[in-house]
Amino acid sequence: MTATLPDISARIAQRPDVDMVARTAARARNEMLTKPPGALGRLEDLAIWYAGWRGHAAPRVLAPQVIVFAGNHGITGQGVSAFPAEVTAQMVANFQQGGAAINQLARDAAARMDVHALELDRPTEDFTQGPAMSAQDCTAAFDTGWNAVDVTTDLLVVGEMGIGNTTSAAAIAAALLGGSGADWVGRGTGVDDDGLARKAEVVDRGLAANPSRDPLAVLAALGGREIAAMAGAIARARSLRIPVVLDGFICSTAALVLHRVDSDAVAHCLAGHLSAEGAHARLLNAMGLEPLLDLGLRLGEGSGAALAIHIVRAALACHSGMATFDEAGVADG
Ligand SMILES: Cc1cc2ncn([C@H]3O[C@H](COP(=O)(O)O)[C@@H](O)[C@H]3O)c2cc1C
Ligand SMILES: O=C(O)c1cccnc1
Repeated sequence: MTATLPDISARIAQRPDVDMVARTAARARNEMLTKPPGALGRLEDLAIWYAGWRGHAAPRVLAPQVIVFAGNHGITGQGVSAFPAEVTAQMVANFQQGGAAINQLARDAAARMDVHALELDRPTEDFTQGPAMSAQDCTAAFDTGWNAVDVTTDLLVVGEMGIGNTTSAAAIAAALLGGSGADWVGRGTGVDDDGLARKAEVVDRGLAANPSRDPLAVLAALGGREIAAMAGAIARARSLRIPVVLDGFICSTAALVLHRVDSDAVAHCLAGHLSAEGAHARLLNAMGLEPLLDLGLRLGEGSGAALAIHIVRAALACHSGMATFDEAGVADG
């Protein structure tokens, strides 16, 4: 049987809700902890959010997983990146040898890290000429992401590597949120003004060549395998009630596809950071997400999200480890 995009829809629909009992218990616990109400700011919201998804009033982050997906893009032939397409495969080797930024950040966050290279010797088609991927290719990439999630993990970071993919991400954002290429492209790996204008024009041609605005059709037409795989992993995490930390601009477009299928499909996601890629803030805003960190990163690979693991873990260390007013014999005002 030929795989079709409805196969993806069916899996996105496997969506357990947040555990309201655990969330309510976590909120009650938060109110009893030895601190003035609200004094831990967003850490408190983070802990309650996480507790609801994990179904436990006082959980910890013990087994985070970072997954990096890599794919090659046909549009690199249009001169949309400051780096050549071969860098994708070279960086995959670097990930495997432990030499990339994400290797250090994953290790520093005590996270397991997995790398999935998706058919690097078969780049997607140039989307200015028609769809980047067939429904079957897109579904296969989504499956790779779906199957890459460790069912025992308790916090998932998805990241990507794919020269040219800021152009693909901008095209997805434009198709799903409106506007033209110029509204969504950024400098990616560092293209100059000519490169930026070329990216905008490539996105505009991609939008014209691929008229469907159905979210999953957009994913196939303008996405890349690594973007479809991130969408698959995010959806799988939801089916397992595993909270997800989103990374930068590219990762956020994978979440946006799910959000456009059903806005609740990314309720288990949190924005790890705000990328320096200019349109990221608007993208997060469209999903109602507020980034945790703002460090001027513009790397991808899951780097900003991996940094945010520390914050989520710290939030749960306080929430689950602190004494209550009663336990500590502190007057609660
Ligand atoms: C050495 C190197 C390592 C990277 N790690 C992530 N990216 C990032 O840059 C790429 C997107 O930018 P553009 O659309 O301009 O090609 C993606 O691979 C992304 O993950 C890298 C890029 C390079 C060059
Ligand atoms: O925000 C990102 O994901 C990003 C930005 C620039 C280059 N690569 C990734």
